[in-house]
Amino acid sequence: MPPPRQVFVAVVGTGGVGRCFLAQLSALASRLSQNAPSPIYLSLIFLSRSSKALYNPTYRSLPLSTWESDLDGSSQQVLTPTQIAEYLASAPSRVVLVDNTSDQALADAYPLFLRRGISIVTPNKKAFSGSLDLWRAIYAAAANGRETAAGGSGASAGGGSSTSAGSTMAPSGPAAAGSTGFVFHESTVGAGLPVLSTLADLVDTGDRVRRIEGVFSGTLSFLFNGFMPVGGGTGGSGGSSFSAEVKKAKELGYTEPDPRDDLNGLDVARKVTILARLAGLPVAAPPAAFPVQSLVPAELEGVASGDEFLARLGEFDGAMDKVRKDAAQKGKVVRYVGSVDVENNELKVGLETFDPSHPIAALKGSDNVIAFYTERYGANPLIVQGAGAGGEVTAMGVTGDLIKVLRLLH
Ligand SMILES: NC(=O)C1=CN([C@@H]2O[C@H](COP(=O)(O)OP(=O)(O)OC[C@H]3O[C@@H](n4cnc5c(N)ncnc54)[C@H](OP(=O)(O)O)[C@@H]3O)[C@@H](O)[C@H]2O)C=CC1
Ligand SMILES: N[C@@H](CC=O)C(=O)O
Ligand code: NA
Repeated sequence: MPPPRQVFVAVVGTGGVGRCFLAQLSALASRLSQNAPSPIYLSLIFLSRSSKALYNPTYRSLPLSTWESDLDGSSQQVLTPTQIAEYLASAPSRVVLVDNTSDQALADAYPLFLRRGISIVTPNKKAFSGSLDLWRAIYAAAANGRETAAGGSGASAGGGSSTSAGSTMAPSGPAAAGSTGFVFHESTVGAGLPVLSTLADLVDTGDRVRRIEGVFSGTLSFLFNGFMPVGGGTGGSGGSSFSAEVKKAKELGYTEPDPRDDLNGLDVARKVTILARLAGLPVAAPPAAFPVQSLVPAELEGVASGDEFLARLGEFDGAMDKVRKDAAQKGKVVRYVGSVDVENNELKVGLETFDPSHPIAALKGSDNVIAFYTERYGANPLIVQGAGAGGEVTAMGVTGDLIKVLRLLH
């Protein structure tokens, strides 16, 4: 019988996504431990949120059933990303770091983690949509990171010879040494929907991606589906107020920690940047790199907190009412969309109007829809659609990525 295999898991962030991930991890650990004839033992050895941390010098497994009270009661020092890397790199088995935060400092440390042999799975968009240098450093360090046009190989955008960094194909470069970490971030676009894996498959199998377009924000989809539902009438007063929909989206766990990051278009801009880079375009960080339409009233851009922003948003409902009314008078609805024109190297993010019969107008809830126009698929794009935000569906993408890493490690 083969020897039992152990993999250590470190989790940072226990918010909406983090807590769902921990529940999914618990179920996965239990299933894998019964995996006859070769069980895998997943052990949680590090858990933290912004003000609390749990770990121990002997890498003893932390109980998943009592993580919340254990973490609340902990008086251990919160570690910096460098200290976390140091702690995890000395562990006696392979380690997967699960970053369920939107923290930039942790994202900046991904190359360090990967070089120290620690794999990363994450829904955090910061590492993949910020500076191109960070993107390149991550994929240069990762065991499954291969050269992309965005990484500097010079392959033509969308061309058959470019490769995708989201791929799970045989590693090259540092991968060959087998001691660097793997990186997966499916939930950075479309939450758990298979968006990055689909793009990777298209590119890796030699298709030519021409254009990617759709609705990429669960929050903005939910907002406009409720604020301006199809059938709302030509007066455009069929839905509830804009600020009320934003508050609901926050309560449902769809928004970023600060909802301004959704309403200013930056979250969508980050997602289209990630798709563009994986399709081979060396796109610089938004919003400087391409036009991004913000829905945040100028007066609220600088308020101190997301809570204050939400409390005052209702004062500005009139502006969005006008947008709704203008569209309704033309028999249209408004939706917030994004696109990557791979062939012409053009990215766009903002409001557009649609006929009520258009599939984008008919979306429900927090649904995303992502259409891949490629050489093989011709005029009828490959479409991925479903919930694009929420703790459970986002955690599902993270857990799926963890399973991919486990397959690669063993
Ligand atoms: N919610 C969704 O539908 C989706 C979310 N995502 C991404 O998932 C990530 C998490 O989102 P979500 O769970 O909704 O966010 P939350 O705000 O609910 O949770 C964030 C968590 O990260 C912790 N945290 C923040 N900074 C640090 C830090 N420096 N060190 C340690 N912990 C930190 C917070 O700590 P504390 O609890 O102490 O405040 C909190 O536990 C984000 O990157 C988001 O963009 C991606 C797709 C969909
Ligand atoms: N705030 C984001 C969460 C997922 O990325 C969204 O609403 O889409
Ligand atoms: Na996804």
